[in-house]
Amino acid sequence: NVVPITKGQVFPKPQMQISFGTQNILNKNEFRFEYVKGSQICDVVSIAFKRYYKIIFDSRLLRQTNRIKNVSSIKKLTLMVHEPCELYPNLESDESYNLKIASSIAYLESKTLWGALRGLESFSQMIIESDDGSLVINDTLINDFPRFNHRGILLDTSRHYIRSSIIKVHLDAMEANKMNVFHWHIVDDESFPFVSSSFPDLSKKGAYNPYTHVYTSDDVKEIIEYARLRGIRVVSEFDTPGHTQSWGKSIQILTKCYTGEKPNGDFGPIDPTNNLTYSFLEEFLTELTAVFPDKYLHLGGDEVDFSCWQSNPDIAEFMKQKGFGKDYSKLEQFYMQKLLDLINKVSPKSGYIIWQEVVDNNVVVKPDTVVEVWKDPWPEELSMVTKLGYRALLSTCWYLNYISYGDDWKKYYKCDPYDFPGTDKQKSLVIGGEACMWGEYVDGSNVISRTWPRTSAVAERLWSAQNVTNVADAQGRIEEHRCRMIKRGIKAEPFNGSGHCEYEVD
Ligand SMILES: CC(=O)N[C@H]1NC[C@H](CO)[C@H](O)[C@@H]1O
Repeated sequence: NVVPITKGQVFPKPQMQISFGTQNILNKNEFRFEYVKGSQICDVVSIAFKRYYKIIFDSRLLRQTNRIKNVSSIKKLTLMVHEPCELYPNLESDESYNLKIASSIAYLESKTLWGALRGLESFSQMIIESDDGSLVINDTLINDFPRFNHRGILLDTSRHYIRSSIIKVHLDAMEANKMNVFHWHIVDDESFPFVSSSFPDLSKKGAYNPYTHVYTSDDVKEIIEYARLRGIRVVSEFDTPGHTQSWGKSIQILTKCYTGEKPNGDFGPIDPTNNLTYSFLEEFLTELTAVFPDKYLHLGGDEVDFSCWQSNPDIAEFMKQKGFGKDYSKLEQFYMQKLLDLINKVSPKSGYIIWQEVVDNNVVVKPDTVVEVWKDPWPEELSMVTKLGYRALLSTCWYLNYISYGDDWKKYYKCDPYDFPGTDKQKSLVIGGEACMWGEYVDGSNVISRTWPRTSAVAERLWSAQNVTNVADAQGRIEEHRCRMIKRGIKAEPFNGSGHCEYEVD
């Protein structure tokens, strides 16, 4: 008759749980997952049952000896999913769950199948291996749900190519950290590894190597499915009008830069005055909204350098005709408006995320646009963006591509997306945040260890309640969590000066 704590929002080891102190043992040969009568039966969950069975009873490592006697043993975890199955998670998906472990009963209940995945992750984390190798779990009661619905990580696969197999390890790590958005910054100035069916030359001419350093449509489909099975959305970013040098290798839509009267051979951002730009974008966007099932596309809009536009006489003429004077942010606004109109035309159901410069440069975007804040001072920026009524994501504190010596995770942990001046209404427009791992200095050789477990601090900030801020407490749990990731084959780096894991990397 213990009254459950209704505010339990915890990660990774639910600390708002009530532990009764009784231990239950789990036996590999007797344990199974089972739906209760009346539960929805969803493929994602049934597949997760198998995945978590392996994670829990990982035979590669398990020394299970079960010398502990006369304690109750848990023979199954029963699951109740209330709402009908759905194909993909979305921004509104409910990820709450309740988990009850009480003397040989383990019961998990959730509204949606996505909440069931989060509950299975917590269940797997509650199981500890006693020193004789037995697997035990304490009696406990957990009511848990995320504070923010958008808990993402950006991976840049353009500055350096990252093989699909490594991206899947990232998705495994995201699942272990209850993160739910993979922001795939797939192309940029340096390379175009996305194989487009409508414009194959984009990767043929824009990839580092068109045979080995690309993501074919099968690769993309596999990554989207791998993410879906873990309750992770894939939000792809095709950043324009800046960051498009690799696009210009195959299609003449970039601005010719001039020195004096002559083109100087350099190219700048996409040319907003060239009609080819919009006919290309219309066809390309049609493909993208078909390839990526998520409602949201990230359209970029960051770091648009106006100097090339300013050097080009045809653009100067266009500016004059349009009465933009010398205000090149008006040209950026013209481009973004046409881009967003195109999106609405090819896929009215689509939403979009943009970097903050679009709004900083007074581009008027659709009211349901999500603005990603990445520059300092971010509290002022969040205030401004939410005052305009846009929803917002915070990334500024979490540019994990910047590294330093020592335990930098604490500063990530201390950054709270609500720490800006604003009304409750404005705060409610902050839908979450993203850790960013830009690719200038990472590739498959180091992206996992550089990202994890530092990102676990971001994951906890975005999942747990605002009052879960005790760094010392978090340190212990994230240390444990790092070793858990190591055990799962995710080579998360050590981050606290000293220590060890039961299972070191082999
Ligand atoms: C939105 C954004 O961050 N744009 C650029 N800013 C600097 C980053 C490296 O820290 C990347 O180069 C990124 O492309």
